[in-house]
Amino acid sequence: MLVHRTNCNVRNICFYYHYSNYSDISNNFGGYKYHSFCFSSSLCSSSLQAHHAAQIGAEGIAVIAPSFFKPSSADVLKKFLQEVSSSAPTLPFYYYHIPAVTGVNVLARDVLEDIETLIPSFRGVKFSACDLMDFGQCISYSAPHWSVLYGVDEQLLASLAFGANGAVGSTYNYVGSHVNKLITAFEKGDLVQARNIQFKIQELISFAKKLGFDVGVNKQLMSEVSGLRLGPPRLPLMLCPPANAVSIAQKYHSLFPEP
Ligand SMILES: CC(=O)N[C@@H]([C@@H](O)[C@H](O)[C@H](O)CO)[C@@H](O)CC(=O)C(=O)O
Repeated sequence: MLVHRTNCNVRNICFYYHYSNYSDISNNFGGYKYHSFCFSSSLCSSSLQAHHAAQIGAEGIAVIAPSFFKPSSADVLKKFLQEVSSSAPTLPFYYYHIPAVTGVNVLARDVLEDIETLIPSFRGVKFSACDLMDFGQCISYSAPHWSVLYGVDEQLLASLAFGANGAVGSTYNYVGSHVNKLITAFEKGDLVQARNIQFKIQELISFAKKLGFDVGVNKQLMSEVSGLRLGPPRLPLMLCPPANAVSIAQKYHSLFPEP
């Protein structure tokens, strides 16, 4: 789920994950147009997905680095991204930087260098990594028509201080309304309130991590918190023991009680 700041160019989002466990909930969030996130290990499948996204009216695409045969440098990764973008040249293009998942540890800032000469449709980055120096350098290099979105939910506040234009994160599927309050507090200069919300989110995530938190568990939490029946995650993601999901949901409710 995406939360955004007022100056963010990205407005609507829903997940379209090739591999994953979210795609079957997209209809439940009717009204959102979606960005297509290409999660693939090959050029061929990423390009096909980009083309498909363009055909079915996606508003943009975000592409991760290939993770089976990994690019050896930022320049090689840029050539890969350029090739994928050429399958959907008119769609706004976002580089999805998530090294912990792809295993591709190039600096995002190096990927951005002169990227619009290769990808004229380039519109920003989803930055899902803890390296705030690299993030800051992406912000400082970014063009006004780009969006630099942050994806480590437990340290969003730090990214706002660097100038993040918005955020995309798995936990925002259930803490999103609180995160919007965090962003509003930050924008008003109320750091006490912003930190208070961020610390609660950190407490929730660290509690959940001790019980085996992953994207599959996240989906269970979405079900628990929303009351929507979202079904199980897809392999290789697994359901966590139901008692753990209930316990994390209880923690959520204790940290964020209904008014
Ligand atoms: C590595 C990872 O899964 N990062 C998440 C975060 O939302 C993460 O779950 C959260 O910060 C808790 O650590 C997102 O940035 C990425 C994500 O949800 C996804 O692409 O499925």
